[in-house]
Amino acid sequence: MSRTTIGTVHGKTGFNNFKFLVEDPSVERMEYIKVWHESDNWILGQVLDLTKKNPTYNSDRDFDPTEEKIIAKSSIIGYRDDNGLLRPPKTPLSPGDEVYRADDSLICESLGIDRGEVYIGNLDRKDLEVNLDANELVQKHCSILAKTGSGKSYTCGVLIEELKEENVPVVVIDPHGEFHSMRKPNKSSKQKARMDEFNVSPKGYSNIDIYSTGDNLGKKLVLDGKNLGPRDIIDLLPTNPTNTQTGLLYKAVKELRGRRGDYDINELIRTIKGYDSKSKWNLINQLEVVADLNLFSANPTPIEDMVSPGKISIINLKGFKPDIQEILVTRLCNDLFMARKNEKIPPAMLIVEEAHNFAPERGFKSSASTDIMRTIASEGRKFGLGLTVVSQRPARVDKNVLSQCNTQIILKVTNPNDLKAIKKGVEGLTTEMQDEIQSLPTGVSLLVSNDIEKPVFVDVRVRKSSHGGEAVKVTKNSGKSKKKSTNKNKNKNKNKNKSKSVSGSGKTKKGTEDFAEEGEDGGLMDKIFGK
Ligand SMILES: Nc1ncnc2c1ncn2[C@@H]1O[C@H](COP(=O)(O)OP(=O)(O)OP(=O)(O)O)[C@@H](O)[C@H]1O
Repeated sequence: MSRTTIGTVHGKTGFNNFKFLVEDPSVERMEYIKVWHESDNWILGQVLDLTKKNPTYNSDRDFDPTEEKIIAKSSIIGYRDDNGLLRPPKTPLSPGDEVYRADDSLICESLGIDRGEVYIGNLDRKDLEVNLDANELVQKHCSILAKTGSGKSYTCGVLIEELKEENVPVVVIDPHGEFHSMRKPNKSSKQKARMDEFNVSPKGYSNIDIYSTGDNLGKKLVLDGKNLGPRDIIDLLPTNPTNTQTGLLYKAVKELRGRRGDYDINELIRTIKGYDSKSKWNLINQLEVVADLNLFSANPTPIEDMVSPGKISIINLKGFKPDIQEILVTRLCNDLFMARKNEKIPPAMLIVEEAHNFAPERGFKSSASTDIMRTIASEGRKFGLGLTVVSQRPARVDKNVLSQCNTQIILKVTNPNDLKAIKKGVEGLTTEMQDEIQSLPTGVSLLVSNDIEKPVFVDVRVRKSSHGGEAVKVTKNSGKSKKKSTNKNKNKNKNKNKSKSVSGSGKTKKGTEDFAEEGEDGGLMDKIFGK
């Protein structure tokens, strides 16, 4: 138990915040602290901000350095009452109360970070495991949000490894073909060196199937094209049909259903061809585009084969045009949802990478898959179909979907609009935490979950299996020569910027505010050439 004081409570105190005069200069921002309260015992708090002042400092720089004071602004997290509930103290702390570093047991007990089996990582700068409850995670959905290169796919890989070890079936919508590498153990020497820190060891996973519609990329994915309803068909069409065309579609489906046999898209096309309408040709053309994709068949890949305990099914969309990716995701997610609703498959987790493309926020893009994503987000929990959305553009993900994610794993985010979206969607996020999100190192996340009482910073554990999302190296420059040229470039850029502001008005024309942080390239050029 920590017995050395690190400061004393100072000034006005309240039920949520207090300040203390720091006596130990090694106190850090976001560090957990405790204060003894006469009726409620130990109260857990967290340092939110630190400021220094020296009243003897003057403009002649004649001052007494020993008079420097450090003030810590802290939040009150609270104490566990007799019923195990986390509560704020019944009366405020008193000025002069002594502040100590919080013990690990008090942190674990107060925050509730060790209640589950899904090991995400360690409390930042602490040797304390943060575990989430697998049921809660699957039932109440999850989001992983971060700017590009900050560790989204890596963290997603950690989540998949943990779910797999709990035997939860996982289906991953993988637009970049990153996740097949999980079959191999993590061989990165840098990451291996950190494995002891997290008590994990390299491991490659079996029972992973890659599904694709390509010829040589694992198992073939064929979707059920039998007896599609008019709404399903409209979702699949490259463009929205006119009212007349919609009418023709309904008429044809009704007619085919009346014949009481199975029908497919080709039969639908033949039926519509028989109608006397000029509008039919454009509709037929669109239906033929869908039929030519060869994504549908009367013998589809059985959903039951894709979803079984401990199985990971990776839907590799690499190489497909965005509209075809949407068609695939729409049908597959519909089939998954219906199969789970009818209890044909066990409870499972559906992970959607690049979710801003499959469930885009209104005004940015429209996608046929948005409706089913919303349905899974709002109804999936009733049926045991969990959803994890992963995105580098939180502001562009449908709010209805994001707001249903009770676990949020937020890595570094700097775009002002994305920060705004996160702020709106996350309860209990302090201004200081928002500042912190902008400067998080790769792999450190802010974790918000129903399981945990307050948002916590987590050092995401290293992967057991190999990470497939490494950035492609463009040059073979040694670090030394690169550094030299970077410095040169820095000076060059400095001069460039100077001359710009002299010759111009000093205003730089920005695109929409959305691109204030990352260019249209999603930060690719920064990634390649450095900031
Ligand atoms: N928790 C971690 N521990 C160790 N290394 C990590 C961790 N998280 C990320 N990294 C490293 O950071 C790199 C970038 O991570 P990742 O590929 O997950 O980024 P991303 O946000 O998915 O990027 P993109 O948007 O470009 O796909 C990885 O190659 C990995 O080596």
